[in-house]
Amino acid sequence: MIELRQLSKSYGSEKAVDGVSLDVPRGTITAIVGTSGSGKSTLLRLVNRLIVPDHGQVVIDGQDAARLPQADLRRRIGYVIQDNGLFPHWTAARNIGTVPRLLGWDAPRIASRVAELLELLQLQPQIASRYPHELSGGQAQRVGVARALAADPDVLLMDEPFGALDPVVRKRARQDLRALQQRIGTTILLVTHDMDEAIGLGDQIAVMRNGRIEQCDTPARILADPATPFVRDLVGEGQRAFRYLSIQTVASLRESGQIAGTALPPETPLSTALEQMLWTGCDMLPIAGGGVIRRDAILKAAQG
Ligand SMILES: Nc1ncnc2c1ncn2[C@@H]1O[C@H](COP(=O)(O)OP(=O)(O)OP(=O)(O)O)[C@@H](O)[C@H]1O
Repeated sequence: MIELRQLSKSYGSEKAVDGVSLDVPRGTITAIVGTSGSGKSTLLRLVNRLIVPDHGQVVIDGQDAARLPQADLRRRIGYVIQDNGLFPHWTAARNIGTVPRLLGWDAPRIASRVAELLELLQLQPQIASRYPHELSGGQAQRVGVARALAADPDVLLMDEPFGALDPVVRKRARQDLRALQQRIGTTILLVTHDMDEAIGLGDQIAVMRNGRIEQCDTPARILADPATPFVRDLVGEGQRAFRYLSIQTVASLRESGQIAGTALPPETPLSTALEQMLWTGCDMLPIAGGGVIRRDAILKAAQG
């Protein structure tokens, strides 16, 4: 668990981060969204003490981060930045081994950790000896994540980690991150300016504006009940209904009944079910395990 308590940081007269408090529960993903200049990156750097706050505290599992030795912080907090920040003259393996080397691990231990991480991130072993310019955008991004995970941190900070990827690779990278996080259970604090990314990845979303958090809530609540006009604008009034349907599953609107056809898995998003109904012209589809989903019920949920 990470607790941010009344964190503030000013540059001259400008408050980049202004009294931010936020709880990031262990093993969850918190997405920080907001417009450019709202203080997202500064907030992330306050967490790993790349920047020292003017006021406030970061508490990691009950310990004040300000009192932790640098080496401890490096081990416990991984950091991934846009464009992955790989060292261009180092191979992927050497990049991944950066933190373990700083921590003084011996060579065989580093090599075995690098091999383990390449496998975890689904990278071929031959990637190890390549230089960053010899990697695709998606591979470089995964090497960046592997490097951040090298010392098995409790917390992963990610600043626009998919910013440099094209939309197709980006979508895949997002899904991979979700799966990876579920597997290893790391606590992730992720900055993005992409609301779809925040909705798709976040267990909770913190919306920042002018250095402050305007709302911190689950994606469903941010969509259903934006706390301020700014949050409402950011979510995009016109897209709210569709986004809402994309995070609710057919299981949530299951009704009793029977109908022939290929059953939808219960975790199918309502948006997918609706698309299928509109495409095929039917008004009801079966759900695997029993019951049906009705078009009217989906449309009613979208309006609500
Ligand atoms: N080192 C610095 N010196 C002076 N001002 C800074 C510094 N770092 C950030 N700022 C200012 O603090 C504010 C917040 O910046 P920050 O980079 O945290 O915003 P952001 O939300 O991450 O923006 P973006 O999405 O564009 O990256 C901005 O107005 C920025 O100009």
